[in-house]
Parts: sequence; C-alpha cells; structure tokens
Amino acid sequence: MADSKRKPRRAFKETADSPVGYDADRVEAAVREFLLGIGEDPDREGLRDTPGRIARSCAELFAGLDQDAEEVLATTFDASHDEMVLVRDIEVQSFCEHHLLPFHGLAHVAYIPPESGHVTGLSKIARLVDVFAKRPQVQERLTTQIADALVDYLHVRGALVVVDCEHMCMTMRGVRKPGSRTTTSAVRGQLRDAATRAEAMSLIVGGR
Ligand SMILES: Nc1nc2c(ncn2[C@@H]2O[C@H](COP(=O)(O)OP(=O)(O)OP(=O)(O)O)[C@@H](O)[C@H]2O)c(=O)[nH]1
Ligand SMILES: [Zn+2]
Repeated sequence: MADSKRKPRRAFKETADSPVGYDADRVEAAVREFLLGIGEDPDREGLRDTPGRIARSCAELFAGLDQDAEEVLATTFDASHDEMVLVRDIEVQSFCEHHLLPFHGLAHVAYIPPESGHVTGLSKIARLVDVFAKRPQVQERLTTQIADALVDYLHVRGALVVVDCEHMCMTMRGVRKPGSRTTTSAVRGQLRDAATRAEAMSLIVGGR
C-alpha cells in the first residue's frame, strides 16, 4: 500500500529510541504475513482479527519506546533523606530482543539520594523499570539503563539494581530449561562500597 494511502494508527510518534515511531498498520500486515509463514490461514474465523489485536496490544507492550526516563524522574520532593532507599519486588515484564519472547521476574532498586536530600516518588521507580522493560530488551541492558537513569537524571549518590528473570526463550523452546533464572546487577557510585552494597543486598534478600 502506498504510504499516502496508509492510515497509520500511531500510538506514539518518533522518539530518540523509536526512530520511525509506532505504526499499527505495519504490525498488522507483518502479523498476517507471519501467520502465512507458519502455514496458517489468516482468514479463518479464529485468526481473522488477530493481526489487528496484536497491533493494538503491541502499542502497550512496547510503550516504553515512547517514554522518557528523565520525565519520569522529574518529579522530586525534599525528604531530607540521606540514607538508602530500596524499592523491592517490582514486577518486570519484557521481551527478549533475540526471540521476541517474554522474560519476566522481579527488579530491586536501591539508591542513595542526592546530596540535596531530594527523593522521587516510589511509584516513579517502578515506572522507570517499565520505561526500559516495555521494549525489545536484553536483561543486562535493562539493568544498566535503570541504574544509569538514576545517576543521570536523579543525580543519586549511589545505585544498585538487581533484576532476576525467567526467559521464555529458554523454557518454551531451544535449550528448554524451565525454572532457570538469570540474575543481573548494576552498581554505581557509593553503592560500590563493599559495606553499603552488602547492606543493600541483605535488605533485598532478607525481605523475601
Ligand atoms: N545475555 C543475554 N542473553 C539472552 C537474553 N535473552 C535471550 N538471550 C540469549 O540470546 C541467545 C541468542 O543466541 P543465538 O545462538 O543467536 O540464537 P538461538 O539459536 O535461538 O539460541 P538458543 O536459544 O540457544 O537456541 C540465546 O543464548 C538466548 O538465551 C538476555 O537478556 N541476555
Ligand atoms: Zn530470547
């Protein structure tokens, strides 16, 4: 279909992380082609609406491509808090960029507020995780991006991010190891200090 005739249903526009923006028509056409590719009949009753459904759901599943971590962390308030803040057990749902199969698990985010004593709302930490999770990802980059955003935008003195996930590409197919989990961590600033890091880890593990 010529571009001029296409009626793009754009959930979001071009951003730095999504250079061409979201184009539901493209997703829909690709899913139809995919169904043909796996030997299915995309016109049979049960599949007829599937390309459109997937196009709509992808706008939500990959919404992080349109979101800006700096904006999420822009709301801060003075809590005059000098010590570590830990938000534990944040649900992570993402897609591995190699197979576009889900990986899911938990993120734990610890940080030492900036010298100003400003903290961000607790929900913003969970939103930050989603900004980077709702994209095609690898777990290591997801972990690093969360830690770097805390340093770059919240100017924290230290950050420790631990992500623990099960990857469906390792359970449903391929090596088929259900129950195997991958743990990644990223540590920045004062949380590199052995004692502070140990304190954060004991809070993460101890809270289970
Ligand atoms: N490091 C890392 N690897 C990942 C992640 N998600 C998926 N993978 C791995 O990406 C790799 C891709 O390997 P390839 O050999 O290119 O693909 P493949 O033939 O499908 O590999 P198998 O999964 O071993 O069958 C696999 O080993 C996956 O387990 C992730 O978040 N981090
Ligand atoms: Zn994978």
